[in-house]
Amino acid sequence: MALLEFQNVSKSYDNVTKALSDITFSIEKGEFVSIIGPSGAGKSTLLRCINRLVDASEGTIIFDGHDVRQAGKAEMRQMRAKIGMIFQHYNLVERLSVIENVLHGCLGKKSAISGMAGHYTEEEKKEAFRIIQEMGLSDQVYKRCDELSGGQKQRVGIARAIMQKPKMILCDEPIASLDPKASKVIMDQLKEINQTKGITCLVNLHQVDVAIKYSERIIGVSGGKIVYDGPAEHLTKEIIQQIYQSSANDLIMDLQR
Ligand SMILES: Nc1ncnc2c1ncn2[C@@H]1O[C@H](COP(=O)(O)OP(=O)(O)OP(=O)(O)O)[C@@H](O)[C@H]1O
Repeated sequence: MALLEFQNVSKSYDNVTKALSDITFSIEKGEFVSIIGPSGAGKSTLLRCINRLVDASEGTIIFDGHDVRQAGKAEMRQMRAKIGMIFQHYNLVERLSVIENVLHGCLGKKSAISGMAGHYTEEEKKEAFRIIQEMGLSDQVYKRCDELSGGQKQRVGIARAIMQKPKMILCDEPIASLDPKASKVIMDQLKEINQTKGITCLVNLHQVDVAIKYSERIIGVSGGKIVYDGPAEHLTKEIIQQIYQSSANDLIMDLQR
């Protein structure tokens, strides 16, 4: 059984225009898939329908055997605990330290009271330290997040997601605010956790060359519809042109294949 399934999913924010139109695809456990497409194509909407940050208007979404659109509050909470999310603007609590932000990754599994009181077990703290070390942030453990660089903040975001022990990580433009060097570190880390921990990754990207380099499979979205779904190596200039409706040469500086 696929880990994630979209069946004829549509989303309209205003009942007139469709942000997503009849989207059908499935993702197997362990895949690393990038979603590419021009601004406004529907990439964020697609990703956010999975954990119901956005509610789809039509169709069926199955995650790990659960019907996302039909799930009640408790079932949704359980599902969200299994789905990590990484955002372009990190979504950290900036005035809190790295370790506190990473520990927030366990909140989905705790009661509201022990979560609010900041009660974490010794095991959870050890695990958080271990993950922070893995992310190369050992020197920043007690630093406030507003003192970190963008690349370091995104590594905290990844550490927080790993802390959840998720089955899947959704990454919404994870490198859009970073320079090329920091972007490479983040993409390498996402690939590493995909390969070593078997965590399925679904990544929205603006950079076609990065998507081709890191993904096995690419889903191309244009005008709320899937216009390509296949191996990264089969993505031709013509298909890229169709997705972006502009010249592939303008979009790909260096394919690095
Ligand atoms: N909260 C909202 N209310 C109304 N319309 C929205 C909302 N969010 C997105 N849209 C519209 O839905 C469409 C898809 O937007 P979405 O943000 O999913 O695209 P995207 O491919 O992620 O774009 P970008 O790459 O610029 O982030 C766009 O036409 C957008 O204007």
